[in-house]
Formats: sequence, C-alpha cells, structure tokens
Amino acid sequence: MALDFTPDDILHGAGGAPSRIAVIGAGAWGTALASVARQAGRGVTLWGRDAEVTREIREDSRASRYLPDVPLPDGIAATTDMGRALHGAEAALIVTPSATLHAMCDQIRPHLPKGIPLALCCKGIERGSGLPLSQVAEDALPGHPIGALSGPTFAREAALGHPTAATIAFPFNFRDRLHPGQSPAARLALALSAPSFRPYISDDVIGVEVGGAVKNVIAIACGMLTGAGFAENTRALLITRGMAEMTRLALSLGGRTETISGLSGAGDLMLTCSSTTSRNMSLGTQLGRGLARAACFEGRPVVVEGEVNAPSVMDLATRVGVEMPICAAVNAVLHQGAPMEETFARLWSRPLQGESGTLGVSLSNPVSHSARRPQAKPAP
Ligand SMILES: NC(=O)c1ccc[n+]([C@@H]2O[C@H](COP(=O)([O-])OP(=O)(O)OC[C@H]3O[C@@H](n4cnc5c(N)ncnc54)[C@H](O)[C@@H]3O)[C@@H](O)[C@H]2O)c1
Ligand SMILES: O=P(O)(O)OC[C@H](O)CO
Repeated sequence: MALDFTPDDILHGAGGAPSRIAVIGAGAWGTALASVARQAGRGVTLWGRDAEVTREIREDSRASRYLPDVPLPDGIAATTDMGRALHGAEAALIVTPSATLHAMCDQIRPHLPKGIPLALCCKGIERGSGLPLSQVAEDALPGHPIGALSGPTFAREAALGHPTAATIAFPFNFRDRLHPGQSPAARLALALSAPSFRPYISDDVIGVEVGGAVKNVIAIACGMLTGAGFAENTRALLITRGMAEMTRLALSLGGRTETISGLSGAGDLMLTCSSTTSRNMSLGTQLGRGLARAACFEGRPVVVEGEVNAPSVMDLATRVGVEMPICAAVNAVLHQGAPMEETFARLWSRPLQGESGTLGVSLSNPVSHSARRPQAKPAP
C-alpha cells in the first residue's frame, strides 16, 4: 500500500512527536541513535550493561569502545539502570544484538511505560523459532506497537553527522490510515529527524525486517568471494541475485517489492556489500582469504549478525518454501563445514533459469563452472 501523506501531514498531525526517547543498548548503533535523537532535540536516556561505557557517555560525551574519536552531544543520560532508562519514555529503540531480543523483552517489561511504541533496530530472525523479531517482541510485550528501524546506516558515519537515511516501519491500523501523520511510524520519524538524519515512513514491517536480516548473509558471501580474489562482476552478481532471494522471502511473508528496492533492502544491501567497514563483509573477506573461522573472531567483541542469522534465515526460508541458494551456501560454509570453493562453484553450475522466475524455464547447465581462486591475487 502506498502511504499517501505529505511531510505537512506529519508536522501538523503528529500531535507531538515523542519528546523522551529511551535507547536500549549502548553499543555502536545504540550510541549513534542516541546521538541522532539528541541532535534532533529529544530528551534521551541510553541503557547499557557496562558501567564504564555509560559513565563515559554521560560524563565525557565519548564512547571510546564502540565509537572511538566520535564526539557525542552533551545530555545523553546513559545508565545501567533499566528503570531509570525507561522512566517517562514516550518511545523506545531496542538496539542490542538480535540474539538477545527475547531476554531484553523480559528485562524491559517491568519498566515499560504503558503502550509506548518500540522500534527494533537490530537485524535478524530468531534462532530456533524462525520468527521475525517483530513477532518475538509482539508476543513478549503485548499492548505495545512494535516496529522496525533499518537502512544503510553505518553507526560511525551516522554519529559523525554524515547525511544518512533509514526506514521506520510500524503496522498501520485503521485510525493510522485515516490520520497517517499520527501513526507511531510518523511520530517516531519526526522525533528522530535531525539535520543529517532523514527517516522515511513505512507500514511494511516484515519487508523491512527481511531486508535487514538477509543483507548481512549476502554481505558475508560478497566478502568470501572478494577475499578469494574475485572482483566486481562477482560482487554485482551476488548483490543482484541476493536481492532476488530477499524479494522472494519478503513477498512470501507479505512484504512488498518496493520495500526491498528501498533503503532497508537494496540500500542496506549495497552499503553492506561494498565496504569492509561492514563487519559482515569483513568476516567474509577474512574467511575468503583462508583465515580459520575461530581466528576471525579473535579480538572481535562485536556482533556479526549474518553469521548468527544465516541458520535462522535458512530455517525461515525452508519453512515457507523459498529457495535462497546464496544464503544456503553461506550457511553451509559457516555452520555445516562445507568447503567454500566447491560450495560456491555449485552455485554457478545450477540449472539455467529465467531471471524473474516467472518464465518457468529451467535448463540443465552443460558447463561445470569453477569458483577456484583466480590467478591474479588482489593486494592484501
Ligand atoms: N553498528 C552498526 O553500524 C549498525 C547499524 C545498523 C544496525 N545495527 C544493528 O544493531 C544491532 C546492535 O549492533 P551494534 O553495532 O550496536 O553492536 P555492538 O557490537 O557495537 O554492541 C552490542 C551491544 O549490545 C550489548 N550486548 C551484547 N550482548 C548483550 C546481552 N546479552 N544483553 C544485553 N546487551 C548485550 C553489548 O554490551 C553492546 O552494548 C545489531 O543487530 C546490528 O546489526 C548496527
Ligand atoms: O557492520 P555490519 O555489517 O553489521 O552492518 C552495519 C549496518 O547493518 C549497516 O546498515
């Protein structure tokens, strides 16, 4: 559904954007979002579990562990006390790793002000249940509008004030459709709108979530093949066919193609697959160069969501009968001991098919392609 309203509707219909935002999770992205919300003029409380991290943010306006050398605005009330973080909050952003969501819901439940909207800013699918994170939060926290905030947003760049955009999606009920400017998505977008941070509004929560979860797995594939010495053609192939996988999964769950071609889908896929600033791309690159998996995680106290979520993405895809060969290859290499070169070689040797999947063509491929490392190795 196209959302048919103008920025004026938001400004005049918002009935006041939330003026107090609680951010749960003081890692790189939580701290960057707290900084954005502060720059947007909001009162911001930031919950983190490490007392030294929250002290430094609160007293020195710095976050040397997660965002070194990034000056933060004054006035972020960082705390390890969940009750204080959520007291008086009118909206909350959940920004801890996807695997912690269930536990975080249990932890915030006793302190949540009644009915406030919660935007999930982590990217993944729940392991074991194969559920989208919004479903996990809805089950755990009934009575709260649950949405997602996602897009091409490296935390450091957003915190430094580089122009950045993201999608904020919440389900629209009948009242929201009549007065879209008063919907949780629009009100939160207004609250986070800052000189260099531009939120777009959507009602396609599942489309946004699928984009965020799948792009990380595809970025690991791009990294693996880049590390193995392949170059731009291969990366473009993986990005484009990765987007086809993302689209199939999103559509099968009720998401929309325009969401997948937007910021939280194509936008984030392009960003994450283009740069070793991405932890997912960078993990893949190390593996592609032949580094052992355990060695890649040494000294890396950060979350690599594509590695965590490859099995759950495949679990969900299998449950709904969607073919995702690139994600399956990444999952097989990461978690099932499959050899990388042979696994990707099999991808290129699959039966030829129509590009859109609607032609019904499938031809067995007479050529056995190779994914062996090319002769000319890239500079390290
Ligand atoms: N860093 C980015 O550029 C970026 C941008 C957009 C979205 N995200 C997403 O945001 C989420 C968080 O990523 P991040 O970059 O902030 O991670 P991070 O590694 O920088 O920080 C993770 C934070 O979560 C906390 N944490 C870890 N385990 C926890 C647990 N069991 N309970 C409570 N807290 C726990 C850590 O203490 C830390 O504060 C991820 O899903 C990521 O994909 C990250
Ligand atoms: O560093 P990554 O790979 O976790 O990516 C961070 C964000 O998701 C980019 O939007």
